[in-house]
Amino acid sequence: MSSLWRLNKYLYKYKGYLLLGILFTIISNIFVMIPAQLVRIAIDYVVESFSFYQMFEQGGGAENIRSAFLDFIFVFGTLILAMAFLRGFFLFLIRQTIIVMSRLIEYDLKNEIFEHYQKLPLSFYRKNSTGDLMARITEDVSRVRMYFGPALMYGINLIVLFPLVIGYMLTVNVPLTIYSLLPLPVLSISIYVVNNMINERSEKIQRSLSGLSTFVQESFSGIRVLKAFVREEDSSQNFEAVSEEYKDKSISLTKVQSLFFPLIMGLIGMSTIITVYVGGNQVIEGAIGYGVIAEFILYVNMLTWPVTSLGWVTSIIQRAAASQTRINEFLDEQNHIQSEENLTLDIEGAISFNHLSFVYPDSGIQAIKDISFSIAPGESLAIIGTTGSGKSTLANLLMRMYDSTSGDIFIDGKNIKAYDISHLRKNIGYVPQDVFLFSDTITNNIGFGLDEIPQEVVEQAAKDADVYQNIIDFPKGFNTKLGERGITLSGGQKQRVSIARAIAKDPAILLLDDCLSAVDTKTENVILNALKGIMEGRTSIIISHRVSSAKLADKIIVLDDGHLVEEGSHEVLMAQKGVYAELYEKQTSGEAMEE
Ligand SMILES: Nc1ncnc2c1ncn2[C@@H]1O[C@H](COP(=O)(O)OP(=O)(O)OP(=O)(O)O)[C@@H](O)[C@H]1O
Repeated sequence: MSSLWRLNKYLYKYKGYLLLGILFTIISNIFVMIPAQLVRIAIDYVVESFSFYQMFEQGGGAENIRSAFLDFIFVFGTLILAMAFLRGFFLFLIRQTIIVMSRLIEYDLKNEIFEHYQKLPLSFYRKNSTGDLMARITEDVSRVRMYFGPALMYGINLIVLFPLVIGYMLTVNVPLTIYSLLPLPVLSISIYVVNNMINERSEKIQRSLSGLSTFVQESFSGIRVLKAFVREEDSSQNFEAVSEEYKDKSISLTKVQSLFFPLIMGLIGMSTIITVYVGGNQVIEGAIGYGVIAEFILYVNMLTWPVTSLGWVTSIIQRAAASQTRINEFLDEQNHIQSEENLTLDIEGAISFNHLSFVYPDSGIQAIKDISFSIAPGESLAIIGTTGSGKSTLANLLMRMYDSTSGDIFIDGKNIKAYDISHLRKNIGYVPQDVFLFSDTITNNIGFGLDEIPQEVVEQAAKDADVYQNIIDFPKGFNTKLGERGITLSGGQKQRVSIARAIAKDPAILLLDDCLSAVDTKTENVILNALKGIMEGRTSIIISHRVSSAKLADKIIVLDDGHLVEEGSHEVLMAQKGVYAELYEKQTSGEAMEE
């Protein structure tokens, strides 16, 4: 429950809606109370006038009484109708305030969570699955909205209506009030229990439905493999099995749902019978008029829905509190990667790593072990090493996706921790190992790092990344959409678009993380030669496990299991006949064999 306190700021923000909602609830309930009293007065009047009528029927003058009686009934009928209209109008206004408020809070909360997600470091995304992140911003927020919307609306109604109706009933007749309200607590508790059963089963259905859709999605996206291996029949059988599970769960939910209305009806019926019985006895004793029975039946009916909603509201609040606890867990996550001085100096590109070590916090793997080296502005450096030697980790540290465990990185003589993080990242053109392009046009993908996207910059970047010709060969050229509903680029084309995206922002430092692995060595050479012009005048770091990418670099460092084992130019390292020379021999002779 306490998790929901955090959201009070939103209630404060939308206090206007809330206060109006409360006011409208009070007014609408007054229009519920008055008709019941009108019914009592009308019935008592009817009973009285009927006895008068019988008296006058024998003595004459009955006609006058009859017409006065009809006029009276007509006025009462009209009044009751008018009250019903007014109540309807205020019910409309309650929804226009409280439910609208809940939608506004839902919108704000989603934005708050998304904004917070964006601020969190890469390690957060490693720890939590995408499905979990999505569930908290969608399903959990929806449950919290139910608390601000229906739960609050019925809750306020309950708080207003109960004292109003029960207080009034007690002033009319205490024993009748107690007897007629007896079944209501049972109703509330039963609804709570049934509702929890419904929620539990609905959640199971939800899980089974997501299993079903994952299965269907995978079958269709893997349809080529499915057909090629002639597994259609097998796949249909599996679908039937998953589908059957869904069906069984749905039927079990229907069973519980079927209990819901008979239960309400039964308990209301019980209240009515008790009211008629106890009230009837009192009428016989002459303690009350007939009208009171009718009035009390109306009150009991009036209280039924709020009492029913009490069980429902309690379970909504419980679910909302559980959801908010999950949301708070993420909102409380802090990003420890902060800038110390927010420097936004122009960056020239001198980089030095000073006794750098790094242990991944989640896995405890020491990926970098006491590494020191430096690059002059405008120089190019190749980082070579086998799989898992720590190359990408160095890139992550330079981008401040993680902070080193010990040792420092300096850019232009200043510790990278001093730079404003956005400024630092804007100055690095990063080409990640796993290419990721958005489902958008090629122009927007290449211009992704720019606030404004000049077409000539995009085209020049495409030329420099040697993908221009491919793009203009598409019917829609640079406006070609990529992704699910668009065109699928080949692996090599994707990598080149990704390179174009990095160079389009004209960065001081270019960081290519093994991005040429999907292309053959020939294309790799073509791209690297095209990049030569781009690399001139800016510091470039080329990470690769292939020596062919390293040849062009001014300087090469070789990593092995997190250690820097060799450093120098291609010629120097070849002459050393160490790890690099061995790797070179192995890779070039491998290529010769392939040919
Ligand atoms: N996010 C992470 N959390 C925990 N451990 C990681 C993480 N990323 C990498 N590692 C580990 O750190 C070590 C170095 O990984 P890194 O990705 O830097 O290697 P790499 O040299 O780039 O390899 P490759 O050429 O295969 O990309 C590996 O042992 C890897 O398992």
